[in-house]
Amino acid sequence: MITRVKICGLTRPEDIDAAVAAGADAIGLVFYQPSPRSVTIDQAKALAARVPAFVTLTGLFVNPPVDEVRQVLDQVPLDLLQFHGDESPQFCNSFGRRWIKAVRVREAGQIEMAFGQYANASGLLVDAWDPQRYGGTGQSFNWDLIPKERPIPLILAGGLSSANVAGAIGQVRPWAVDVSGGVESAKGKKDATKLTEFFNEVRRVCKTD
Ligand SMILES: O=C(O)c1ccccc1NCC(=O)[C@H](O)[C@H](O)COP(=O)(O)O
Repeated sequence: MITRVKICGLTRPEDIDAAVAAGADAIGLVFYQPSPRSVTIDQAKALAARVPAFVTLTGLFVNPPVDEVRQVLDQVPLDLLQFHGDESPQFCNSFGRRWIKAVRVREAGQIEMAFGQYANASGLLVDAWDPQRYGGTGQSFNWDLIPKERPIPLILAGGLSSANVAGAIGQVRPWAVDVSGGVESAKGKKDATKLTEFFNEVRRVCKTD
């Protein structure tokens, strides 16, 4: 089994290089100003220029105005949109791009419902629920709430690090994992050593499978 890896919330060119060198399948740029990992369009253009072929450049939004997404799409060569707020399926579908939807998991049955609601998504990202923050919380949630039946790819996020990613993959068997805080030295600053350790753990568990 192979588990893909998305590294989210990069803000520095050297972190793009480190994530790509470590083996990232996808890179996430945050277009949500309250986040300490938020980037401007100009920053995003410079970061995007360092992302090579076959690495999926993902733009993350939280309840954005339509015009804001269009403005980013006009200027930044995103491969995938990630909606991390309370966006409707109609909204997510309206940009003519591939997209994934994040669900912040709080209770049983929520993920099953989201699979039905967001059936056109290219993947469903499951993350921890927090009363104050939409994501990037560094918290994990109860993985027993994740169903085994998955009509579209499931991406596991929330509080992952080199310490728990192997166990997470073994238990949940996700299509991909998504990490931000667990590979950082400070918010928005990725740590090359933590990135390497994270990928080593993913490879170790995938090899033994
Ligand atoms: O990273 C943020 O600051 C953020 C803010 C608002 C919505 C989503 C955000 N990040 C989303 C991600 O994709 C993170 O990788 C995911 O939430 C996991 O974060 P972490 O628990 O720090 O690994």
